Amino acid sequence: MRHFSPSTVFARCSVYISAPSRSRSCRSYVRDATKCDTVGRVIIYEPPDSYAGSDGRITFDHLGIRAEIVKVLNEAFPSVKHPTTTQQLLIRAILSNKDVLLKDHTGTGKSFGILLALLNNAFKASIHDGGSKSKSKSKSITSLVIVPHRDLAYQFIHWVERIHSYLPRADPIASIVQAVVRNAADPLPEQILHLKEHPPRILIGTPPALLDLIQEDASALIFDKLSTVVVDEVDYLVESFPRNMDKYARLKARRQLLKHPSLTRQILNKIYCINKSVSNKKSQTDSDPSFHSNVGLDRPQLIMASATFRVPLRHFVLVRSGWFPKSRDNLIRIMGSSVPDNLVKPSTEDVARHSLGGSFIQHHALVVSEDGSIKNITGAADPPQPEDTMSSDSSISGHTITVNATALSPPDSGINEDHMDFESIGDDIVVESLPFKYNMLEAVSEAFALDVPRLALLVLPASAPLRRVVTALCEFGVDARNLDIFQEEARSGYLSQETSRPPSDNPTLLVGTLASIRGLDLPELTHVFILGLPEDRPVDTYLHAAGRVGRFGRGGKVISVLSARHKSKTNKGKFGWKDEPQKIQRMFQMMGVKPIKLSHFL
Ligand SMILES: Nc1ncnc2c1ncn2[C@@H]1O[C@H](COP(=O)(O)OP(=O)(O)OP(=O)(O)O)[C@@H](O)[C@H]1O
Repeated sequence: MRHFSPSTVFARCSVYISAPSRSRSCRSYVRDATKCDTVGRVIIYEPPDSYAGSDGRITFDHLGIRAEIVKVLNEAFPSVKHPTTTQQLLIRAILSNKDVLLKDHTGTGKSFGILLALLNNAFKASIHDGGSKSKSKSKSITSLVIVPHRDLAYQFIHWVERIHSYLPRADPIASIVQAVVRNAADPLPEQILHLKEHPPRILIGTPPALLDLIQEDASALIFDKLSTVVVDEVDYLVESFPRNMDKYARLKARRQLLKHPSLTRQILNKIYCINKSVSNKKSQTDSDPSFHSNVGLDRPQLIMASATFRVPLRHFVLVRSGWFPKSRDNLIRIMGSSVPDNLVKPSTEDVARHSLGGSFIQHHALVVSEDGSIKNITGAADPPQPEDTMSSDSSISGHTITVNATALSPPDSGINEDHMDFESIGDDIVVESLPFKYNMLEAVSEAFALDVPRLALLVLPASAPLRRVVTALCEFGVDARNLDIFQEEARSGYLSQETSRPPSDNPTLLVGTLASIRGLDLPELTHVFILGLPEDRPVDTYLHAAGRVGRFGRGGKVISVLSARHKSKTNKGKFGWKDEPQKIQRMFQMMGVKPIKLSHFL
């Protein structure tokens, strides 16, 4: 088997430091970078030789991670030997107390890198305290991590648990990290009491739970003691407007936001003392130098990360939110490039090769007709030969996607408008008004049975009735389960497996929604099924769903299951044609993705 090394896969990152930031502190941060552009932005980062280990590659301890953590890291995570490029930049930035805006592909180790840096700081703080036992009363929460859903919070906890279990002399885990999520079995007053009596160094929480906590008892999370705030999956947690919105719509949306800011915005506004009426007046924020004065020097550093951290949101958080000091001296922007820097004019093939897991992921799209027949999308390329599958270019090179003319042409015949919104399954289960057709679930079951060796994930639209889908899939004989890492058993089962195990006689299909799969890392996962074309921000949503596989060279398949072109009711109550296959073709072209035939289907 070909040896895989993460640094060969991840494209180089660029660190952007805006012009005024060429201060002494930033120069020292980038002192080992070797190539800058004309305005002083570092475009190629090459650490000095002294940062390399005996094999000539950068090591975690040279980035500043404590020896005791580095020592056990590889035991806890056998595949983690060297930091990825993103982690090299990120960890050093966090340990140098910089603010960070980070955008890089899914599976480049962003969350893991953040966690390692926070863990490092937690250990440092614990040593400065003189040990947890003697001064437990003086301990406080110093790092706050805001994540979109509770499964991601538990994934962070799971990572710390694994590292902690190998540490010979460590404080109890609850004094290092805890999670707050809304949980009926653990009421808020009890969570608050526990946090106050045994505060962890790192608190990880979902926005609703954290806001409850802050509003219920401000002393449970003392902002003055915070040294780091992290917003993971920031584009999911902080809203922004598309650039092409017209002026009127933008004003309206802004007013709406003023009235109802997202929970994460409310939390950050509280931490960074932002006055609502001020922060939304652009003229004032831009012209009044005192505006940011409440963002003092000893404010907590702010780290924001996502694989899809688009320009409008970056603009909002930097220019309008008031969460960052106006002077950008302390800010590091890490933007993973989609192609290596040496490709001056990347071709579509180059982009495809270096994006979305590169050649490690195969993308498929199945089209399901009214009569239930399943076909590969028009223009899908033949699958690579088995001996080619591990070669770096095989799955994407040489194939060009062609949008089939018939898929684009107008309909020439009517279609039965009474399509199945009510379907009876077995004798007693009725799937009512699903946002997709019932035969699409049948197609998922079929492809799952034919292709999945052990573990797959089905991603549903955010509003889909999860339980009903799970029940329907079970009716087809699929071992379908609600994705719930919160359950202890699931945590150790799905999050832990690093080594490949033989195929199972009874593979499992985890079912989640677009809202609950963000950021999850399930090492055994080989297939992601996406039901329908995501309606809201389809490209970003596809990137996040697809990004659950192909992580760290593990490979994988992403299978979109779409209904064939059909008539459907529009928002205004009229009937129009819905053509998901055509839309996904366009989306694939935009992303430089080449769909490949799934062998079992025509
Ligand atoms: N340097 C490394 N080398 C090898 N594997 C790594 C490394 N860093 C992290 N991993 C593995 O990657 C997984 C975590 O990736 P992580 O979730 O941090 O990626 P991410 O960039 O945040 O992805 P996403 O954008 O989907 O949230 C962990 O399971 C860990 O084992």
